[in-house]
Amino acid sequence: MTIPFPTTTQAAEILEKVRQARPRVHCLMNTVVQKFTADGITVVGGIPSMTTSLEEIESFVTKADALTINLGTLDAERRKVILLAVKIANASGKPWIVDPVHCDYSPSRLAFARELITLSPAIVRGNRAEMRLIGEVPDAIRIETGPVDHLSDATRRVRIVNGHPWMAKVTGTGCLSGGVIAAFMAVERDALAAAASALAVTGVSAELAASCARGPGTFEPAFLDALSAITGEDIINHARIENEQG
Ligand SMILES: Nc1ncnc2c1ncn2[C@@H]1O[C@H](COP(=O)(O)OP(=O)(O)O)[C@@H](O)[C@H]1O
Ligand SMILES: Cc1ncsc1CCOP(=O)(O)O
Ligand SMILES: [Mg+2]
Repeated sequence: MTIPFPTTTQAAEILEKVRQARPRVHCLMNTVVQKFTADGITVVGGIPSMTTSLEEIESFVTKADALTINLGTLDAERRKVILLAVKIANASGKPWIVDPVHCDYSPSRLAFARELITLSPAIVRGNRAEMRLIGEVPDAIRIETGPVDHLSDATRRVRIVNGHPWMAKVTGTGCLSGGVIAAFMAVERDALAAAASALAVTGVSAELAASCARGPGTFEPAFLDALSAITGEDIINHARIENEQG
């Protein structure tokens, strides 16, 4: 029998580390879901910061433990601040994740996402349509989310089977997952274990939330409640982390 990587117990332990360490996550987040993403990081145990100011980004990234970069509302100023943030993160060894939101809508955004991928992100995460265009990412962890999340690096493949269809009916669950993954990367050096654990925690939280919500509207706050309240036991009992072969 193959032992799932990471085990559900490891996922529970990494969540506990986040809650103890309270990592700072700087987010260059799109303007649509800043509040939801910041709330997601906070309730899971991290401390978000959100400024996009070119003058301040060096101080914020220097003080952060991890960085999440989201291309959802991209303009010339944001491109500049993103490139500077990446430079500072790389120089100070901070892990970062990029979410190439809507790169399937815009060739210039896709080109920018590809440029960022050459700058050594730990993780690239997008939905199916986005990741189809991104293709392989040989030097980073690749995550394609959806009804099942597929994660891979050069040698390992993991899938997370948790979650709920209402996640796709609430704007920003993918963006929020980028923030939560960054918080987990801040406390766990193995970025694949960190990301798989983060997605198991969000997926199980969604399942718990859906059981007491009436639809996407009531699901959104219930999801934040569940992310805040989820226990190690919930993860051990409900997380479905599976190794993929080949
Ligand atoms: N049908 C579904 N069933 C279960 N989980 C889902 C479903 N659709 C999306 N998710 C979850 O919602 C989150 C966002 O995924 P996705 O919809 O692929 O990204 P995005 O919001 O960027 O389009 C992920 O955590 C994913 O696991
Ligand atoms: C609708 C929209 N437009 C620009 S960013 C954004 C939010 C995307 O959020 P997600 O990809 O997590 O659903
Ligand atoms: Mg998205």
